[in-house]
Amino acid sequence: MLSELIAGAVADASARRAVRSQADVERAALDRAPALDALAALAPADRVKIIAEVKRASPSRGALADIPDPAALAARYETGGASAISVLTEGRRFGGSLEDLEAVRARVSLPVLRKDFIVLPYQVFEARAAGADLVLLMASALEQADLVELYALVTELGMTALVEAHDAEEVARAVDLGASVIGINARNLSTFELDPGIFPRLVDRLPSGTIRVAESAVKTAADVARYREAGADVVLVGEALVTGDPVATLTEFLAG
Ligand SMILES: O=P(O)(O)OC[C@@H](O)[C@@H](O)c1c[nH]c2ccccc12
Repeated sequence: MLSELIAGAVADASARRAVRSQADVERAALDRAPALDALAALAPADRVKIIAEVKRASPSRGALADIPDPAALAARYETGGASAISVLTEGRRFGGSLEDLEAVRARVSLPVLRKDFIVLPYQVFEARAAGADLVLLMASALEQADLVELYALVTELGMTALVEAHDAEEVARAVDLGASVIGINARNLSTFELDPGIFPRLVDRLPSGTIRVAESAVKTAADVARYREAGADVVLVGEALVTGDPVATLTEFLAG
């Protein structure tokens, strides 16, 4: 499944590149106001922080929510106390787009993450051109040499990479990279299996000073509290926020 998602993302990026050249996107990326300081926004604090995700659908769960106005949803997330907004821009299985990200960027003052299957420099430039401050880089989707190259590009453009891992080998590669923000995903994107035990098992491998993000499988405030107790600085939540009242849910999740 992961390889199918990557192939789709590459095909879609190639189609967009036929319309908007790499040079045009690079220029647009450099013309943007500087990216927001995501490291400051996500820095460890005496309370857990939340990255709230705009997520219409997923390959494992199908349609989750009708989100006619992603910017309005993101504004609710900001009101509810989110520290950053994640926007799924993958179109085929997650129902997102770069237009969603641009709309969110225009509305909120929080850092915005481009959540997609990023394997090409073109996609990184597009992210910046659309106003992203953070870019997801998945260790499972990238050979180490490509991960190193894309990480350098993200940093060079003034953005922050959220490097995602879901096993010990991927964590080791993220650490080798010197990544400042590392996410441990409870969902295996090859099998879609959810294992909330992955974060507690792997978190001790992250060097001190790393911003530790627990991703997926957060349904209740108790799930947030469990991740926090295990050492999460930040929790990334999608489904629970798009299927419930976002402000009430965030308030509850941040109370513990
Ligand atoms: O909806 P959830 O279970 O709260 O999960 C959010 C987020 O972690 C998930 O969307 C995600 C994590 N890593 C990804 C990589 C690609 C696409 C999606 C994801």
